[in-house]
Amino acid sequence: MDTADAELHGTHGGEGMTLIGWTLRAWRCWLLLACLCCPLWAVAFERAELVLPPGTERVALAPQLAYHHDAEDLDDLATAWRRVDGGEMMPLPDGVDAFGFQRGTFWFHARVVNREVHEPRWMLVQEYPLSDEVDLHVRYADGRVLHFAGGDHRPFASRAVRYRHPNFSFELPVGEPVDLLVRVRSQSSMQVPLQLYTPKAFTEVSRDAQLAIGLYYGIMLALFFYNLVLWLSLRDASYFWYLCHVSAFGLVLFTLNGLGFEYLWPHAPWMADHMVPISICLALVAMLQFSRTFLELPRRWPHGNVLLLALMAFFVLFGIASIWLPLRISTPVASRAVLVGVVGIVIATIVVLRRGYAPASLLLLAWSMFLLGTAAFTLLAFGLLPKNFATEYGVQIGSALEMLLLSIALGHRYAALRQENLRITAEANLRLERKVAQRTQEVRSALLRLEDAHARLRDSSRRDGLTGLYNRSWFREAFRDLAQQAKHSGTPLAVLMIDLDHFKSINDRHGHLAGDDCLRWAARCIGRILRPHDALLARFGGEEFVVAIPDCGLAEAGVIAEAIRYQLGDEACPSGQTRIRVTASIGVHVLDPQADTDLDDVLGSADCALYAAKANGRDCVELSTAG
Ligand SMILES: Nc1nc2c(ncn2[C@@H]2O[C@H](COP(=O)(O)OP(=O)(O)OP(=O)(O)O)[C@@H](O)[C@H]2O)c(=O)[nH]1
Repeated sequence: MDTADAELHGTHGGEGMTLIGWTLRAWRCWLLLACLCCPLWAVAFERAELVLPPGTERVALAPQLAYHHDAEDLDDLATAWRRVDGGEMMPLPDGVDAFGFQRGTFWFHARVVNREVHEPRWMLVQEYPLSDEVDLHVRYADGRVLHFAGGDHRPFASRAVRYRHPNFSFELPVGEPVDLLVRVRSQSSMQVPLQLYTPKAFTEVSRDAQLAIGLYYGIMLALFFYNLVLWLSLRDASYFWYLCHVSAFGLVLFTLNGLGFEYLWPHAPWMADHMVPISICLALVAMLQFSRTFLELPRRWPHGNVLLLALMAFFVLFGIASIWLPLRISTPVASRAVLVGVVGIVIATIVVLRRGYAPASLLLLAWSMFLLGTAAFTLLAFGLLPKNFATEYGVQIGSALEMLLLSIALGHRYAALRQENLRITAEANLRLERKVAQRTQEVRSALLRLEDAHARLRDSSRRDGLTGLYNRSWFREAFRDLAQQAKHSGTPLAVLMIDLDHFKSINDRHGHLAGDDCLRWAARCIGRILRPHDALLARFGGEEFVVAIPDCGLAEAGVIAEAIRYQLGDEACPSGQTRIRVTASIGVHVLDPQADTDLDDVLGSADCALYAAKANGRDCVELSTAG
């Protein structure tokens, strides 16, 4: 197992049952078992000397390490050497080289004898990048002592190889015992997984680890830029929070890998220390906010929304507090809270999923991948799973799959939203079309009613209110058309002027209402006579009526006029209990279709004939003699 992986999750050894804590504990156990079993490290489990037999390329110092914890920070280098020489150093407790967060200074000692004749030069690598100060003192058999300094409180450039783990390069003369005394001081977790490598082995191991890390961050970057483009074009808040989540989670791993110190803040020890809890808090805030937005919690599960908001508030406040809090408090609390945050998200996801929100299933799968990857790595560390690529890089694979699935989930959610939008738009269009059709129908029927009303109004404006006949003004219009038609067709057009006789005396004798009855009755009688003739009948005014008969000569018109006169005089008009005798004088004129005669002249001619009839004693028909 590449111990770079242990950094991802094992920075806070001994601080509790978080995912990170479990992983670290498992790593320690595995390391112990591996040290006991590996034939390469063919050394007796005693602290005498660590012999490097021929063919050795790498070896962990843990089984042969002795240590002393100077909690009060009292010992100087001479005192430490005295303890080494006096046999006062203790073996590692249970062979585990991680002590959690501790005060003071730790001294570690191992005596190494190099039997590999081809490798006089070796490298000691502290495979935990977050230690503040790591000092290596190498004492040779001739009493010569060399000092090397490393750790993230020392300039990055001072490392033997520019690599994320503190490393030291020195000679191990063949067959000669050499004392390695390592002094470690750190506010971070006290972990000292010291490994000896030949330069060749170190190059190969670091190359493989860098490749794995590069692949991992390559995937992260691809996902980041892919979703950045999507966010810029779609402007969906979920994409923005996803970007924050990927960035912040990447920052956590970057810090834990030691890459933050190597590339981002090589001259800022404070950042190297405090970015662990701060980046964890940032990652969790982004993760929670992303989940809230993705799951549409305010709408779908308000209580869950409050829960996640509370968790976010905690991480925001704790992230700020981490600036001042000592690392031995901020880092373990933040890493424990990660589990609480993830559990909160998983619960919210399950609730929303059970409420029928399908895209939540991908979110659940994504978190499952993350947990599965971490679990695989943990089981490997406990020896319950075989070591292979999937188990060894479980955390990276799990988190990469998680990010990938989250990205797919975003796409799925967007597609679902678009589908929903299309459905809503289609429904709205349908509703709109129905409404438009309904409104059109209403407008159409209103128009019909209006047209009808208009027609009735126009008709009533043409009609005389008492008799129901056309009035004088409409007659003039209609007569003009008839005259025009007669002119075009060359047929005669007869005009009859009918005036009831002595109507004033009827009114005087029987009253105006009876007079009205007489007018209505006369109108009906005249209309009855004219029915077969397609004639135009109108009340000309007062007790006077006018008739136009198309295609009717003077003789025929005279006959019709006689029929009218006869009809009126023949019957008495019934009015209440009385019957009133009504007679009429009629003047007849026929329009010469060839002559360009004025309408008023025509009517005047008919009127003259009427006057003639009156003059002749009334109740008679007089034919016009006008040409
Ligand atoms: N009841 C009633 N009388 C009307 C109406 N319009 C006009 N008259 C009356 O008709 C009478 C017409 O009288 P005149 O013009 O003197 O004509 P006349 O009495 O019929 O005499 P001649 O036409 O010469 O036979 C007047 O008394 C009007 O008041 C109407 O709508 N109803």
